Amino acid sequence: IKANQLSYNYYQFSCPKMQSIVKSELQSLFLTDATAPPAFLRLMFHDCQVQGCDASILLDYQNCEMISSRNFGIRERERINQLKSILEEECPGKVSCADIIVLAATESVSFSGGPPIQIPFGRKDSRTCATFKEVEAELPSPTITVDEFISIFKSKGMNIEESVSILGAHTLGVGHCLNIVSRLYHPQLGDKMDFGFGASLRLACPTEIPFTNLTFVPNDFTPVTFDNQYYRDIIMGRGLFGIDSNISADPRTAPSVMRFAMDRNYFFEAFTSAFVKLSSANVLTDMQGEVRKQCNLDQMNDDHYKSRDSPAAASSSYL
Ligand code: HEM
Ligand SMILES: [Ca+2]
Ligand SMILES: [Ca+2]
Repeated sequence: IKANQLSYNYYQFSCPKMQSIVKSELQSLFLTDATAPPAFLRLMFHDCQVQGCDASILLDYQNCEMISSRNFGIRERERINQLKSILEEECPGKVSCADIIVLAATESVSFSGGPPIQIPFGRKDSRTCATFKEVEAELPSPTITVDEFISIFKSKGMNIEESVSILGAHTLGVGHCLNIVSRLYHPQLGDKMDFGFGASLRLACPTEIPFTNLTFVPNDFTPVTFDNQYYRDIIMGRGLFGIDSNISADPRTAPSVMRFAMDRNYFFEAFTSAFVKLSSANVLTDMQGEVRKQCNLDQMNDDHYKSRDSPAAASSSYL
């Protein structure tokens, strides 16, 4: 059990400019690349969901987390590295990669029109990544049930309303055909999809086995705007993934979906609260982790290639 000792003024003296530096770097990136904000938001989820927010997803060793197909489409890992090198010049050895990932996600939300989320800092970076099996067990597949969905986020301290709000992250970005063809060509019993929407998806993803891994469709009608359109869409049977569709039908989650669809600010408040819980659950603090010099390498092996199974990794494991 890890005590939670994050704090809102963690970098006040050690790196007072860290927030403004990250913000200004990202602003210029976002102006030229509309796909970056959704990428950072999903990167945060996929880091925090596996071993907590500890930048484990950035480690580049053999057998690390990116080998799982659940991480298909994850981008901008290298960009966190770049932000880190800028911060190393400003305040060497102070800012963790884990905190940069979470901060980049909040900047992505506010830049896209979402709420300005204040988060506490002080996460440390992990010394190891999770195994393939752990990643596959922790990262939800698009076909999970509403029961599984509720229990995943309950374990982060969220109630049902907050859980429904965090899936509102699907107001941004895209999904690849790869992740929707099984729903398109082998729909589950009771999975309701708008007829015209289904037809347009089958047009975009015409074969059960996609020709390429590159074809994608938007997550909602306004994929570069952080708004409550996602909830309006799923009510109309226009949710991309099975779980998107199912939360609009299940009696436990449908009331929150309705409320968020009607009241954008109410969604923003719930999302903010859920985001802070997701990004603070089960994190490493103080001596439980380290501050890496480069985000893709842990300190002990900064210039050695290693996997978790090597002796060096085993001896530095915090588990
Ligand atoms: C039950 C939970 C979830 C499932 C099953 C799920 C599943 C998926 C899938 C399959 C994709 C498409 C990936 C692709 O094909 O490229 C996706 C995209 C995305 N997800 Fe989730 N997701 C979940 C929760 C979340 C949460 C909690 C967040 C953030 C807080 C999030 C943020 C995103 C974003 C922003 C994208 C778009 C990424 C991009 O455009 O590059 N998701 N999700
Ligand atoms: Ca992690
Ligand atoms: Ca949207």
